[in-house]
This record gives sequence, structure tokens and C-alpha cells, in this order.
Amino acid sequence: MFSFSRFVPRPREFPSIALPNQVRWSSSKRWQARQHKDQFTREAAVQGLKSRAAFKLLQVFHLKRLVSVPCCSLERSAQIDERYRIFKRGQTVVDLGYAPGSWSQVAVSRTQPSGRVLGVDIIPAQPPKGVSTIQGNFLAPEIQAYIQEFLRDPNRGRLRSPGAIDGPGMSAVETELPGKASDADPHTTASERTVDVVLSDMSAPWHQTTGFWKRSLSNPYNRMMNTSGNAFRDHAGSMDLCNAALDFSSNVLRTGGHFVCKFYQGVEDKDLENRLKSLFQKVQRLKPESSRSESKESFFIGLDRKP
Ligand SMILES: C[S@@+](CC[C@H](N)C(=O)[O-])C[C@H]1O[C@@H](n2cnc3c(N)ncnc32)[C@H](O)[C@@H]1O
Repeated sequence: MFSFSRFVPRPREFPSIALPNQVRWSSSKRWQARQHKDQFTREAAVQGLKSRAAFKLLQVFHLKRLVSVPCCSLERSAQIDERYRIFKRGQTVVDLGYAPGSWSQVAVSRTQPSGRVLGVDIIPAQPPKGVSTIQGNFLAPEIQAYIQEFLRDPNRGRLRSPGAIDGPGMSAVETELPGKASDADPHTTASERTVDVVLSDMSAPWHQTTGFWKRSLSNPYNRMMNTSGNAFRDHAGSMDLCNAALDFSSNVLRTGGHFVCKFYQGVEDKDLENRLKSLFQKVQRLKPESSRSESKESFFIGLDRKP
């Protein structure tokens, strides 16, 4: 149930800098050339993953356990998970900013056959098999209320028949544009918290500058940029998104549940880390190998939500 007409990008909060066409063109060419050479991009294509971002998630979890996994297959990393049990079968995982969907693919592969994975994104995208999705701005209270309503029913979005995601042509379990929901409930009781893992790879979508001719649902990167190139702006935007993801987690995450968020480093990340420490037994800050060294991108992982 996608509708481009209902898609309203988050308003730009800072004035844009107009770039001459040539500059835009050459940076886009550089991006394409770099993607082509990158080992994680190639490996993601070989493994049928929606993007190279999958390796960031795999490595963040494995780094936490001090296991070195330079560029491993989903199968190999599943063996490592078997030992450490970060994801488990049957779990509920919420993937905030899921598009194009490689983190959700990892989550589905770990939680199937009885798990459920809910992806939320502001942009329309073709969800990976086995993933339910809600399209909307996560920062909007009515979207969060809708997500919470979805999660409250523990069977909603769960695969109906085990093994169904392997069937040809099967796509999302449910895909929705939100209708009406009551306001987000900031005071959920422990028994109402149904989520085992919250993932957030959200980064503020800045307005598109190239690739307007593409209209492919499965390649949303051609319509949205994820960083602005301005370190302060990226940091400030990521702090808003991470803090919102953390507030949401405190409402929906079970005791013992886990949280991962990507952020862009800057002056406020220590405050975020302290907030994480008040909710989780263990908190780590990680920079996996697959995260480009020149970027200020980093990850927090919060393990074992306190009661
Ligand atoms: C780096 S991409 C995520 C990649 C994804 N983890 C994967 O594995 O394919 C960041 C996503 O966050 C989404 N996003 C950013 N701000 C958002 C918001 N306020 N609400 C929902 N999604 C948002 C963007 O649209 C974009 O698709």
C-alpha cells in the first residue's frame, strides 16, 4: 500500500548550499566508483543483501564480543550468534530507518521462523521478505503511537506459516501507511513491552540532489541522501533521532532487551551515552571496519535493558 503522494519528506532544517551541476555530478560519480570497488558492497550483492549496511550490524554485534569478522557471510555470522545469542528465534525486532532493508534481512534470518520484524521508514521502499513495514516519520508522535499499537498485539506481523519467507515472490508480511492511532503511551507497564531488540540506523534524509530520473522502490538511496556533508548538522540530526529511538525503546523494550543505534560523533554524544547507561546494564561505543573510516559515523550498543 505505497503512495508517493502521501510521502512528505522531513522539512529541511538548515539552508542548503547550491552546488554547481558539475560538482554534484563528479561527487556522485566518485560515490559510484567507490561503491564499485568496496568489498562490503560486492559481498552484499553476492549474498543478496539490500545494502552493505548489513555488515555494520553484524560487526557491531560481533565486536561487542571481541570476535573479528572482517566481512563474513550471514551463515558464518549466524554460527557466531549461536554462541552469543544476541538475536534469538521468535523474537520481535523493530528496525527504525530500515530502508533499503539489509539490517531487517539480518534480523529476519536470525529470528525466523516464528519471529517478527517491523521496519519503519520515512521513505517508501520495497521491504525485504518477511518484514512488516510502516511508512512514516518516526519523529511524529502519531507514527510512534501507531507503531506501539502494532506491537501491542504480539501476533501482529508474525509469519503465518514457518518457512514462508523462502517461497518465491513472497514479500512483506504487512505493509502499511498509518491510519489513526491514539496518542503514544509514555507509561507502558513491563508486561506491555513486547520488543526484544530495537535497531536504529536512521540518519536524517536530506533533499535529493541527483538521480531524479530513477523511480525504483528498491533503490531509495537514489532519492535520499543520508548525510549532508556538514559534520555538525549530521551530528545534531543524529542526536535527535537516537534520543527519540531511546525514548521509544524505554516504552517498548522488554527487560533484558537490546538496542543498537548509529550516530554521528560530536559534542552531545556523551549525554546520549549516559542516557543509555541509565537504561542498559552494558553500553559500548563501536566503530566497525565496514563503517568508512573517514566518516564520523559510530554505533552505540545497549545490552540487557534494566528492569
Ligand atoms: C542509512 S539508511 C538505513 C539503512 C538500513 N539500515 C539498511 O540496512 O538497509 C537510513 C534510513 O533512515 C531513514 N530515516 C531517516 N530519518 C527518519 C525518520 N525521521 N523516520 C523514519 N525513517 C527515517 C531514511 O529514510 C533512510 O532510509
